[in-house]
Amino acid sequence: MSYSPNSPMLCYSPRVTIVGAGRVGSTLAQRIAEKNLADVVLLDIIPGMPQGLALDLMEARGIETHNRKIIGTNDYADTFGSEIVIIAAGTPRKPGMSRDDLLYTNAGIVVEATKKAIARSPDAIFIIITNPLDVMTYLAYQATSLLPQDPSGIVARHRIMGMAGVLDSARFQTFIAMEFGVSPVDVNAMVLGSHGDLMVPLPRYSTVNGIPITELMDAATIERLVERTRHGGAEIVELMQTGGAFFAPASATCLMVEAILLNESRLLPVSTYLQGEYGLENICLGVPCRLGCGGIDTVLELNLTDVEMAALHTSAESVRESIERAQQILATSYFSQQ
Ligand SMILES: NC(=O)c1ccc[n+]([C@@H]2O[C@H](COP(=O)([O-])OP(=O)(O)OC[C@H]3O[C@@H](n4cnc5c(N)ncnc54)[C@H](O)[C@@H]3O)[C@@H](O)[C@H]2O)c1
Ligand SMILES: O=C(O)C[C@H](O)C(=O)O
Repeated sequence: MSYSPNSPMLCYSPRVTIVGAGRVGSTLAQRIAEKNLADVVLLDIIPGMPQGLALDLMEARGIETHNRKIIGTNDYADTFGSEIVIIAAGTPRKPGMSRDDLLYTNAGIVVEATKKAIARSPDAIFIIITNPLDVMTYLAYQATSLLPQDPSGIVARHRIMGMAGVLDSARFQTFIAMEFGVSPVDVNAMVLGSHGDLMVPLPRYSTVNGIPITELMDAATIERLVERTRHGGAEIVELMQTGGAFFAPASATCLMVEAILLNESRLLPVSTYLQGEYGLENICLGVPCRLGCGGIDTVLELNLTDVEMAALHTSAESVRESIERAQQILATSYFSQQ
């Protein structure tokens, strides 16, 4: 069979770039390719490492029955024309550290990666994974110049988002399912706010087959599950001792990628730039968003109680302080000269 130059091009393949081919990045590459969602470009600074991972994933294709291309590279030129760019580059925390302890190492990495990636893929939708998540999502906005000087001005916020709420909600879902003895598939859970100890799990909006957990469990049990969710990342870091979670984070990001590439209109908690919603502006924070082929098309404002709203604002305050620290770090670092 030969290609005729007069045939219509019906064979378009979307392309997803993942910057950072470590544990999260490489697992995500596997998920995207093996779900047959897109071709994947895996980029890392370590010479040979993304190339080796890509070849390994390519050699699994016949067994996994797909024909997606996986390219490993150290060169941003290879990422050109990506529909989605995912930033998973940077250091994970060690036991005893908070995610904010990663500010110093990861701020410059995320800014540099975002600038280099958007130069090759000017229309891409960005999903940030690197921690501290909400701060890094904000810095990515700034790095793309999509963030206007006037915080209430028109902003292309649909194109940059952070992954955390899907993961935190999946953890809450898991703990509810384990406690109640049902499949996690029957549980819907909702976690808003920052990806940190001040995240805001919402029991009122978490259900077992439509039944709010507040009708199924006592307050002390719910509080125990909420606390475990808040420390879900740290629990794994303490157990593994050598880095953080990566299977569930890769699954959570893949769900977002799928929602975008397949235009699924999924309602998911996503870190986005707020412009007055929930009484907050000029900050990135996790709230329910509708995700489709253009990225975020709607930010949903829930009718929160005073207690829930206060918790969301406390969470936002901690992110705001970390954004200020990140700005100081960047202003005095090598990256300010780039
Ligand atoms: N948002 C979330 O829910 C969530 C979940 C899991 C992990 N994370 C974060 O994601 C990040 C990655 O985690 P991991 O477990 O994959 O770490 P990892 O150490 O396994 O991988 C990080 C990779 O980034 C690469 N890297 C470093 N600087 C780079 C640069 N300038 N350009 C390109 N690549 C670069 C490293 O070489 C390494 O391969 C960490 O910050 C972690 O805390 C966030
Ligand atoms: O906890 C971490 O440091 C990694 C990630 O943010 C997670 O929640 O698993």
